Amino acid sequence: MLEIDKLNVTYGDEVAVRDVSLTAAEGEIVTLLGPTGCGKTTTLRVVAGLVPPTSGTVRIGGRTVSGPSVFVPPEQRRTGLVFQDFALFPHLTVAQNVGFRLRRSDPVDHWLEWLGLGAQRDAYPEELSGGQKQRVALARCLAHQPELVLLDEPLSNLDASLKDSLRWEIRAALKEAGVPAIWVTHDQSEALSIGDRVGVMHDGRLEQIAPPEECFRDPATRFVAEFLGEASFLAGEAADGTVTTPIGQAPGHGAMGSVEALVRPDDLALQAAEAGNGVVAWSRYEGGSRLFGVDLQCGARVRIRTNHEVHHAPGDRVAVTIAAGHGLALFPAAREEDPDQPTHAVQPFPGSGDEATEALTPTAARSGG
Ligand SMILES: Nc1ncnc2c1ncn2[C@@H]1O[C@H](COP(=O)(O)OP(=O)(O)OP(=O)(O)O)[C@@H](O)[C@H]1O
Repeated sequence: MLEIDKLNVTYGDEVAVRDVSLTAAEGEIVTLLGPTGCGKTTTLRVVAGLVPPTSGTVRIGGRTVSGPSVFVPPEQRRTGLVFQDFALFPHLTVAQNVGFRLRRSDPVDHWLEWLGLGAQRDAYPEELSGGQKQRVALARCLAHQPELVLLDEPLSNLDASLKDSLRWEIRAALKEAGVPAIWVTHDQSEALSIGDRVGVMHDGRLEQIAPPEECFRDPATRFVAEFLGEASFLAGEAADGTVTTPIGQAPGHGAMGSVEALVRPDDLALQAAEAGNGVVAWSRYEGGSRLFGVDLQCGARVRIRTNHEVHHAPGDRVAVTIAAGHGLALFPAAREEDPDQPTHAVQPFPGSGDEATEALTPTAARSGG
């Protein structure tokens, strides 16, 4: 088990990690997600013993490895590290890499077979594909029977097609080993699909740590809402578990009174309607689905995902309704006079060309509808 308690790290004047506490239970995979520079790698490096904390405690398997007047060096922490650049010894074969400094060969054989590397055991790293190299790195890590596995962007040097399959193989191998793991990534789909729990970091803080479904559906903060998936917001009034928005009512939870309701593209439905409440601004074909940007009469622009066979052209009038099968997450409406509460800006949508970038205040949104 890993326990991090009130961890702070500063580099000179720069605060990289602020008061982070988290745990990873036996066999649990915790993914740490966040934008570049948010402190994920620093947190991982502190746990590995590669960076000293400014304050706070790290315990692995109940033993304090970093804390006030305690510092256990990295090689005595029984942590296994998997890096994005594989870090294999080029002059050793696959089996020699995996068994490096091990007395017994059975864990080597076990993990080579388990990870489908039996046929490559006498090959050298340069003869392997990127995916095979990362499997060897993982086999080496697990063959040493670590108490904790730390993975730093393990898939970021691999092709997109390989990333998807290898993430499941790594997850299955970690589950087979039954060790806790911290997996750092900036890829939200990787974090949400692999993690038993996801920790979302922002500016050195852990803003939320929870099962992926909970982070996605009930984000603790507006940052988490916007960072995980595509988020649009509708101004509304909430009371007694129901939010009333310009496009209808829905169950809601979180803030009360004047709120902004989080709606994701699959929480909304649209259909052609001459007197509808919205106009299609853009449409994007995604293969199995189609994504629309729709300007609502109330002033908000929302994104709506439909089946790929649905067609609406920019300029088409449509009726937009709330179709969520769950309660909407509600955030206090941003007040224009409060400089610490940013008004919500519609996020630009990469590649759509004519996306809205204007700020939509709740006031503006309400006055329009
Ligand atoms: N060795 C260092 N010396 C000084 N500042 C550092 C050092 N390492 C990291 N930082 C700073 O600490 C902050 C957190 O960095 P960190 O690498 O932990 O973030 P990250 O979330 O892992 O980002 P990325 O995804 O880009 O790796 C950043 O502002 C970074 O510039």
